[in-house]
Amino acid sequence: YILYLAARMEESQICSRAVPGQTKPCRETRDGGSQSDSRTRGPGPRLSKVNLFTLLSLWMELFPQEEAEEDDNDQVRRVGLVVVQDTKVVGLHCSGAELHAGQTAIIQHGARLADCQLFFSRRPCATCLKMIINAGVGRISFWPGDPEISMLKPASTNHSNSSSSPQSITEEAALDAMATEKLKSNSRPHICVLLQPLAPGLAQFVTETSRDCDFMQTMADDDPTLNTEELFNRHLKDFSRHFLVGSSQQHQEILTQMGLENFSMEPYFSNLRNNMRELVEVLATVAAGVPRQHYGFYRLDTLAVNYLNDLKRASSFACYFADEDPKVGVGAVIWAKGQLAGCDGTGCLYLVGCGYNAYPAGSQYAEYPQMDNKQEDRQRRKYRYIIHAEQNALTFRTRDIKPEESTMLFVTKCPCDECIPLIRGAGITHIYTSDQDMGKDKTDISYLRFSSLKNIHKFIVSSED
Ligand SMILES: O=c1ccn([C@H]2C[C@H](O)[C@@H](COP(=O)(O)OP(=O)(O)OP(=O)(O)O)O2)c(=O)[nH]1
Repeated sequence: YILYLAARMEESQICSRAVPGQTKPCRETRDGGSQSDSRTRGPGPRLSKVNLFTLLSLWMELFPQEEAEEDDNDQVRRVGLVVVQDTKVVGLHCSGAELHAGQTAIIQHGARLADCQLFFSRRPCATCLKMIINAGVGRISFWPGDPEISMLKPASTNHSNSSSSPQSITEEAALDAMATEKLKSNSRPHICVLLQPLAPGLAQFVTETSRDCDFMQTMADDDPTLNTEELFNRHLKDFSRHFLVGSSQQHQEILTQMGLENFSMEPYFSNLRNNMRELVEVLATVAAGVPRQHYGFYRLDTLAVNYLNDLKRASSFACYFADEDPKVGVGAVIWAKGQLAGCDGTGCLYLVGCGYNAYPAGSQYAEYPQMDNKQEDRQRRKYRYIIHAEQNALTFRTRDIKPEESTMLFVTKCPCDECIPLIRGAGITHIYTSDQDMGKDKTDISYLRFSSLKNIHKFIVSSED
């Protein structure tokens, strides 16, 4: 899912804050992104990085757990967290059995967090926030729904009860809200809500290129009994229940309790709810693309089998979401299986890096050739300039690849001959990919070496069927 979304970013306003009272977000920092330079514009509307990281945090909240699923009566809600450094994702975390996502980030990144921005799927609790502030994190953003210490309990056990009153906020939640506010007002880092309206046309674009289009058609071909519209609606309902506060009144009360009174007033409240609803719709659209349980995440024992089935769809979606390469979007994610399980909600799996194909960091739009191999003048072809998805994932990885651990590369297109030695040299042990272009030689880019690659486990999904 990182791939689906990451390959499509708009001119980014990473530090734009959705501040009530300002019609336009204030731009504070120039986006120095390498993989999607802010000056790069491909065709069509794109997802902003702020929204991308927000969506990824929501997605991480859904990471399947080894233990029993979340207990609705537990007041501490599971949280997803995306750690971003210089506009690159350096950590994907979620709450586990013992540790909250924020605590996991502290354990895994330590003082390196000082250079990072954190995107939470809920406002983190005071226990996490104090450590994060202490680590010197520069900016903390959270999804403005129900916080980590739920304010909807115990009244929300009945989800249809839309008129839950504020007295449903427990003492625990009220104390946490007060402590969080105090930490927020005394702290140096910005703690804020970063949401941006979808770029004009993006919602329609997502609908047209996925729900209503050949992407969903592919799924329907695979399983003629599948009702894709029904599937989307089911996801939308699940996600709305999970990420949106049922009634406006309840939502306004929660915002007020969280010290976000401004957001609870009109017209800001309606705008906020609308932005949240739109993003949840995008999420549901992507989720509907993988109609399996666990929203595309798999536990290690079933990882290989299930991921293979979904890679085909991943690659077709990546194409729709092509960004810098005018023709094809490729995404790569590297996960490793660590020795120790249990710290993170992701179990023993941890993110090593992710990336997609793009022109070199900091380049201007159209600075480099964009033509493909149909262009007779080889000087005008793109291949000598584009950094491949695997190359970006390896270059901007956040951890070392350890020989004693299994390290899995997921890439939506067969790795080319330029990438194979890099993948082998880096110590990747498993490759999950598609057979797209496998065995082809296109002069400036070829895919011959993958087939004879030895000592790496290969899992290949056919792009044909
Ligand atoms: O291992 C790889 C191989 C390629 N790419 C990217 C680089 C480039 O942006 C694009 C090249 O795709 P392709 O080989 O399909 O060439 P094309 O010219 O875009 O399309 P085609 O020749 O299939 O019409 O894919 C990767 O990210 N990783």
